[in-house]
Amino acid sequence: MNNLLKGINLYLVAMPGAGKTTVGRLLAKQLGYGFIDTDEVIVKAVGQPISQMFAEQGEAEFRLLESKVLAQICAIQKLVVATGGGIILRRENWSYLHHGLVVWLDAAVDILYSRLVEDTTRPLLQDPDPKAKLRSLLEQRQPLYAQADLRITITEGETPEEISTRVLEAIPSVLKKPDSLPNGC
Ligand SMILES: Nc1ncnc2c1ncn2[C@@H]1O[C@H](COP(=O)(O)OP(=O)(O)O)[C@@H](O)[C@H]1O
Ligand SMILES: O=C(O)C1=C[C@@H](OP(=O)(O)O)[C@@H](O)[C@H](O)C1
Ligand SMILES: [Mg+2]
Repeated sequence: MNNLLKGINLYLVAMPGAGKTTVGRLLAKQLGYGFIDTDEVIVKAVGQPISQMFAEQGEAEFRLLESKVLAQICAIQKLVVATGGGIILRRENWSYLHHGLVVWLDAAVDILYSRLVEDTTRPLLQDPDPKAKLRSLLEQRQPLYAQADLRITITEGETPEEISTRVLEAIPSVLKKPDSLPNGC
């Protein structure tokens, strides 16, 4: 698989709670790739948790940083990149994402909600009705996630290992033709 991918990066996109970070780590191990989580890079660079960044600097500032981080990551090869759920929102981010293979982990709102109901680290879900918020975010973002090269529909009870294996099995069907493989940012 590593040979087939020819070093191109995998970018995982999805709603919060879909498992980008969890599945991304496993995929990297299975591929012999490095792993980067854009949220983790931002948190380390700024020295603040994302919730504090949203509260003190605002979402717009976070989105600028997110794009800068993505641009830098794009220059590295052989990576699985777990992105933040909103990375699909800025058009310029797609020019970076499409240098690699973009995988959408598509999980239903009920699955997302059950995983995040106790979670306080995701500022967009600190809402009186987090389930309705998830529903409206998904509705707004679905057409953007759908621009991914590969859509993996997550089923309830599926383990991260099973999802990772499914992603690996599906990749050959969507690999770009050799003459259209990217050669950098
Ligand atoms: N397949 C899965 N089955 C059950 N729980 C999962 C699965 N994938 C992720 N989780 C859990 O759901 C939560 C969100 O996962 P995470 O990887 O942080 O998602 P994301 O990065 O997409 O927001 C975490 O608590 C994680 O342990
Ligand atoms: O969906 C979003 O807009 C966000 C998702 C978060 O990442 P996860 O998708 O890993 O939760 C994080 O980037 C930030 O809180 C914004
Ligand atoms: Mg994550």
